[in-house]
Amino acid sequence: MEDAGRAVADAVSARMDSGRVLLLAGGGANGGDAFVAARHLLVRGVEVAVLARPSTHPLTTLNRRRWLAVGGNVAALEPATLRRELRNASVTVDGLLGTGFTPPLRPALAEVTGLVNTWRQGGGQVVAIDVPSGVDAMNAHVPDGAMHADMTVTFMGIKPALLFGTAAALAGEVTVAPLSVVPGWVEQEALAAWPTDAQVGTLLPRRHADAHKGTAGRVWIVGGHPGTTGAPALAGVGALRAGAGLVTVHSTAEVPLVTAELMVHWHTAWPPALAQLRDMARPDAVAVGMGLGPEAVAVTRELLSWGIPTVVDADALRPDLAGAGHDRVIWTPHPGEAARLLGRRAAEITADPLGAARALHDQLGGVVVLKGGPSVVAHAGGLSVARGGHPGMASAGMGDTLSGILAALLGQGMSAPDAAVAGVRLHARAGERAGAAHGYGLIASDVALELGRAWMDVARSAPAGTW
Ligand SMILES: NC(=O)C1=CN([C@@H]2O[C@H](COP(=O)(O)OP(=O)(O)OC[C@H]3O[C@@H](n4cnc5c(N)ncnc54)[C@H](OP(=O)(O)O)[C@@H]3O)[C@@H](O)[C@H]2O)[C@@H](O)CC1
Ligand SMILES: Nc1ncnc2c1ncn2[C@@H]1O[C@H](COP(=O)(O)OP(=O)(O)O)[C@@H](O)[C@H]1O
Repeated sequence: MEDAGRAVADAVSARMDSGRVLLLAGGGANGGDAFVAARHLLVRGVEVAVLARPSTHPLTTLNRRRWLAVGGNVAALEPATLRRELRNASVTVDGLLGTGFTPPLRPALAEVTGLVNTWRQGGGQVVAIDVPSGVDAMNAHVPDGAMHADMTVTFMGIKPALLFGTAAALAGEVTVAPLSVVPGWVEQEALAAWPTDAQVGTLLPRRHADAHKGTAGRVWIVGGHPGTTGAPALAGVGALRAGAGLVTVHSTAEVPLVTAELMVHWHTAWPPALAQLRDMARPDAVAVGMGLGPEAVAVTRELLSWGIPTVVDADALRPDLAGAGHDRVIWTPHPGEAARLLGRRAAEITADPLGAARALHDQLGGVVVLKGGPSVVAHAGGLSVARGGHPGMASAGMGDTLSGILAALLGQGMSAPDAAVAGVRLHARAGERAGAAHGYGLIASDVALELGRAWMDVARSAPAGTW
């Protein structure tokens, strides 16, 4: 609690030039963190006020006494007192509720969060301790009445609500403060990895000077159907821009030749096409399903039986294929497809993306990429959440591009878990770059164009000598 409260005080000091800090302390340990923060701010010369709920929590009552011992004052957290204190405050620290909150928010606290939210709309700043009050740390959906923060100082590891959905939007800028624990404890206890670019950069393959197009990954894209012919084309461009040496689209539809570097092989129908493909030299990786239409399951079942690295996307994401995969398969559902696979509602998927990704992995095996802002990777070694991305990426064709990227990385020899972790980050990084250039009117082709630069950004973040 001492480390936690000090980290909050550090964050508040860094955020404000001058003015008064109002700390709100709840009855649990979250309130204890607020008392510790108040003490550290006071001894640094900051003007501080504390309003608190009654508490019986031993560490919170201890830190309340320590606060009083350094000359601090506490008043009861009542609406009238809060209104008065808010008028004088520049920053409010929300230590009302943390991970011990169980929805719904009770009326007495809902009145408090309502007053603070209104004050914030008038220009005040809110720093939340661990999670904004009224946000369930494990759920990405926000119940009514939650606090809206400009910044959240969370401890040790990031909580799911700070990463996903509407809850993440309430957290503002998130900082993770380390606490004094034995080395390795955080990694062991974490629900999911959250790799930095320095970590992702070490996974990326290097192209050697003697490489040629046949050694840089031969990728097949299998997809397209009348009306959805763009999907495999976008996947093909994604694969090329992620470094694949040779990319061929196989389709029974007339796929547009969006770039001359892409080879497009038109087939009359799938049964004879599969017979022909079976006799050809196998590619290093394949991506299947993008716009593939009604025959997606049959076509994918055949490709999966080859045992080569395979990305399964879009129309091929059907429960019928559970059990047909293998270790080198990456399944890439968005929440709607995930709901179809699991027989749940999409809202259940978006409320708990980590749980949903785990359930999909149990069902499908291999590696699962549950797409979203951000995407979650589930593999036999655990869960990993991608950093970054851009809201402009919520547009058609972005997932097709990702499938091509993943196939390109598999084709360059990466393992399925590494390809998935690196692929979602490269895609997100390219989205950030494209978002900076184009704002919110992003299209998938803009993102594909940024992939080479995104690759270099991530690769250069790796420690010297690894890239
Ligand atoms: N664990 C660690 O290692 C560390 C943990 N740390 C800190 O501890 C925090 C967790 O503390 P915690 O478990 O004491 O719970 P916390 O969030 O303060 O809330 C409990 C209070 O909430 C109340 N309450 C609940 N639901 C409610 C509702 N719907 N509406 C209204 N009230 C509701 C409940 O009331 P009761 O049900 O008892 O009446 C009780 O008073 C964590 O977020 C972090 O800040 C750090 O110090 C670092 C080390
Ligand atoms: N708000 C967002 N922030 C970051 N990435 C996003 C966001 N919205 C969508 N994406 C990304 O865009 C892609 C959308 O995929 P998908 O829905 O399958 O698109 P499509 O089927 O049209 O190709 C996913 O990779 C997802 O992670």
